Amino acid sequence: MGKVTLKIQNHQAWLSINRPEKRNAIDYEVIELLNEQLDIIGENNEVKVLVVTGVGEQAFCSGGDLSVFHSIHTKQEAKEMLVKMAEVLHKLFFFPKPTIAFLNGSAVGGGCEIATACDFRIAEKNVKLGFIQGKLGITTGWGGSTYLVERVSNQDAFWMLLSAEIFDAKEGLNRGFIQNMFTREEFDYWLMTYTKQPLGVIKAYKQRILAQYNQNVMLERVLAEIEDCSTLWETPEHHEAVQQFLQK
Ligand SMILES: CC[C@@H](C(=O)O)C(=O)SCCNC(=O)CCNC(=O)[C@H](O)C(C)(C)COP(=O)(O)OP(=O)(O)OC[C@H]1O[C@@H](n2cnc3c(N)ncnc32)[C@H](O)[C@@H]1OP(=O)(O)O
Repeated sequence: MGKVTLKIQNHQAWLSINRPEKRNAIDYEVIELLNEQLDIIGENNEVKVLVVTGVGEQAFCSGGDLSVFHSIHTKQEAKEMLVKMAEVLHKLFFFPKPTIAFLNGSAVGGGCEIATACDFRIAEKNVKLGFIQGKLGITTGWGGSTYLVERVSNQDAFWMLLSAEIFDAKEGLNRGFIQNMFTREEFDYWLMTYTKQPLGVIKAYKQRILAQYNQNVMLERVLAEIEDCSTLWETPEHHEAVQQFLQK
């Protein structure tokens, strides 16, 4: 099995990050695979909904793979990595069919960004969530804060981003970040709501939601976010925080 798996069944595409030993952290190969698979799934007329999740019970995704990305030092290098993953999140946000992040475990840093790009975030009961980038001396850099302000109130977005706190699914629910707390069985049942109509109906309603957004404007906002993150990437605060995690 590769670092990303795809299973298509009952009109559902399950796209899973498969690095449980690294808490499903994102490296360059994962970025490439996600990018490729999104194109394939988008064009598959059997698929009515896309579920993004992580393999295992511990993590949805722990964000960027710090054991790989710690070698990025300059602003330009940081930008190149961030732009690649921002492309994946852009595809997710503008995906032609409903997208659901099934949070089967911790979603932190870029993991929360991926979840934010999806239309829905469904969490299992005991998951831990957090836009912890601030504690690493950086901001979101894959488009996460751009999409977050489209998902929750400005006040809740500020709290999640600025506090950089870890919060649980119940708090996520209260802040509008999580739509439902479900077991896997409950989730399977709920998913049927999104697959029982014909594909034409599903895609048409998704377009009504997307019609609120101008793709170029959203891209500009994401590029500004990348600029901030890549500027901060060069700072000693960031490199020290990453070293601390790696030494732990
Ligand atoms: C870089 C892009 C940026 C963005 O644009 O958003 C980011 O994503 S910044 C955020 C980067 N991510 C993190 O800082 C999260 C780091 N991980 C954790 O905080 C925790 O691992 C966890 C996700 C809360 C899970 O905790 P737990 O279940 O207790 O697992 P362990 O901590 O013991 O981890 C097991 C294993 O996995 C390795 N690991 C976990 N996350 C990462 C990661 N992001 N990059 C690389 N490796 C990671 C961890 O080192 C352990 O490895 P071993 O010690 O070899 O078993």
